[in-house]
Amino acid sequence: MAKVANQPLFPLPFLVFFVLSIIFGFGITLSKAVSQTRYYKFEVDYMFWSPDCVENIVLGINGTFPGPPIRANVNDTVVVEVINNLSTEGVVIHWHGILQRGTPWADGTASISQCPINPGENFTYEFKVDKPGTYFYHGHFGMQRAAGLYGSLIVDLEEGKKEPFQYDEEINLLLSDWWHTSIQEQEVGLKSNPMRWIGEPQTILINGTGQFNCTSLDKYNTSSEHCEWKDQCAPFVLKVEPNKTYRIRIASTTSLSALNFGIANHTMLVVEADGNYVDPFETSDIDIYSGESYSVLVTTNQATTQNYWASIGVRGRKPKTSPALLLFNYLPNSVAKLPISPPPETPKWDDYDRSKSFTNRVLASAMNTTKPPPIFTRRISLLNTQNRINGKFTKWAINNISLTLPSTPYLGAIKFGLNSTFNQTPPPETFPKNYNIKIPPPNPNTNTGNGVYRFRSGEIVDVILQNANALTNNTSEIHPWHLHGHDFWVLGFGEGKFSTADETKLNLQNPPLKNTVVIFPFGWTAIRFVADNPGVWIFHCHIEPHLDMGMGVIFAEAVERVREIPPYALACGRTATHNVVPIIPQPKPPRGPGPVIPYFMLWVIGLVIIVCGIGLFGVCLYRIGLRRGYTFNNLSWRPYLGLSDSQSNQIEFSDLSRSNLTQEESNPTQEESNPILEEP
Ligand SMILES: O=C1O[C@H]([C@@H](O)CO)C(O)=C1O
Repeated sequence: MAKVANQPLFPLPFLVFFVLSIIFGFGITLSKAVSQTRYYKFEVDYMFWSPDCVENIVLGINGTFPGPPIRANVNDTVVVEVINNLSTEGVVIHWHGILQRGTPWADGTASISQCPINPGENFTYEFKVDKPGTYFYHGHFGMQRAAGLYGSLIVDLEEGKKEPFQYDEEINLLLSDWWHTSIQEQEVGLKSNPMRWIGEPQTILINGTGQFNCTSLDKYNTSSEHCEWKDQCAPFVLKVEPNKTYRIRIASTTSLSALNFGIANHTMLVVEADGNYVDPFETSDIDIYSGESYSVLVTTNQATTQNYWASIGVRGRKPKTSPALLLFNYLPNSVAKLPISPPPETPKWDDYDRSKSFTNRVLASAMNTTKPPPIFTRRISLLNTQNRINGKFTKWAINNISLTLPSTPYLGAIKFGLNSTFNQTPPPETFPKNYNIKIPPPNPNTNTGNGVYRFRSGEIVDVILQNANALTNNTSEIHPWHLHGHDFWVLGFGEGKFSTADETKLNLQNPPLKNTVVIFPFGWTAIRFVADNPGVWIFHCHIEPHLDMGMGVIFAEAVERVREIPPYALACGRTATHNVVPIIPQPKPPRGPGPVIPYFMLWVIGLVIIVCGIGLFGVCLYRIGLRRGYTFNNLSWRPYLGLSDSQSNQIEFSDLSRSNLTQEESNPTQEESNPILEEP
């Protein structure tokens, strides 16, 4: 006879299962509980504003400029309902640097991922943020970014996780450039014959504020005659405490300018670029091109009785814009205490060797385990040239095609096979081997087009971006190229035309992952990415007027794998008539911040149900077994099932098999019989 008292309270398999399900269930519960849905409502409209103390109209969101910052944690879902309050323009918003895995329709690119949102209508973007980093959002229709449609987007690590570097506080700088001419006027100029170039910006803005025509020290002097500033253009002050380390996040949404940022007397440690950790390196200043972002760590270890200047100046184009100055204000010093050391000087605009040496120092962090695949399966060489159409209009072309976007967005068009909506002939994969990049295009005439490069899922794509001479002799410009839907490895930069000899110089060991990369004048840049994100993605020069003039290409990637596209993203062009779902803009009801408690409760309830279900199933099996005459050993939990101790003691066998029972055991007497064994 087995001694019930000696038996474990729960049989081992049950115990193991129970513990595992608790751990598993709570793991899932907690991960769900901490990831939230961040809900935003953006009402977009033009408004009067004085970003640089000169009143103008800007594209604002919810009555502010720049738009409200978005902040979320890794794995959160961001939901932004965009309401277009403009009277005469459509609008879209692109989430720069967010990969949009599984939501290519939410990339916010007019004519590519969706139809522009009509005046008076709305569209809800919903996407997951799966990578920590410094990002921003901006308009991606016409030149609306240059009109001020942008804001910052920061993704923090999951709660409780720590960055691989330490800092005490954080400062967030969103840099942009500002013109006094409207984007409508700029665009008409670009389309005119002869073209009227937009020229250099009037002012550099820091978080949407700047001071036009107000140089250096004057701007902090409130009594100065030429620098009368109001709230909207108050000089930017970085308030810091001595002996602390600050993470300064810097993102550039400039329309044109390449910028340089430095703080007098302080060095910076670069730790992040475009949402990826880099091998930390020290520098006195950073170059930042449109579309890029960096995080630098700065320690306030200088004389505490002083304030210091920080400055942001233009590089890469002959500057006509004064550098933006900001005060690095060591608390508790007054802002009125002007620094004794001069502002950092922006390096010479055309000192490209210096620019290259900075860019070449940006390398992947040793922690970064995602190395590029060692070989590519497809290589595309993209030559950019400045050209004319019909001998008149100035455009930019890639492999002799200047991109003009179709009226039907590619994503829907390709998914539904609406082939008449864009050129079916793919653009050339390369350019003539004998093209001389050192002289203006011998035949400047080019064509417009809207064909796409199609990629199969999993292709390993190399792109060689090849720069060349523009229309004017001895002129080649800087172009920062931005890819949507991907980070890519920057394999290298080089001078002149890319050749097979350059292959060996490519860095496959620790290339940085970026979403934006520069091509230097008369040079090339090589990148690699894996086509593993179904969707249609634009790859383009992030200089707003250059994209407007055709400097971009379209990558269509395994579009057959794209699942649902919200009908309202398809409400224009031929997708509108193809679409069988009636298109009525239906905003999703506001969901508010993430329902942490309900999620948690849901999972707890789910877990309890599963455990009870499995327990009941076990009991059923047990009862069926007993009815069929099977017996079980070590059932110390039988009392919990309503069996008396004596009953428990009766069932005490060494084997589960009925055949092993003795005659007596298999035919118990009436008195000894277990009532629950009796057939009704
Ligand atoms: O696209 C551009 O056009 C002008 C110039 O090349 C012609 O005016 C310029 O500086 C650009 O970047």
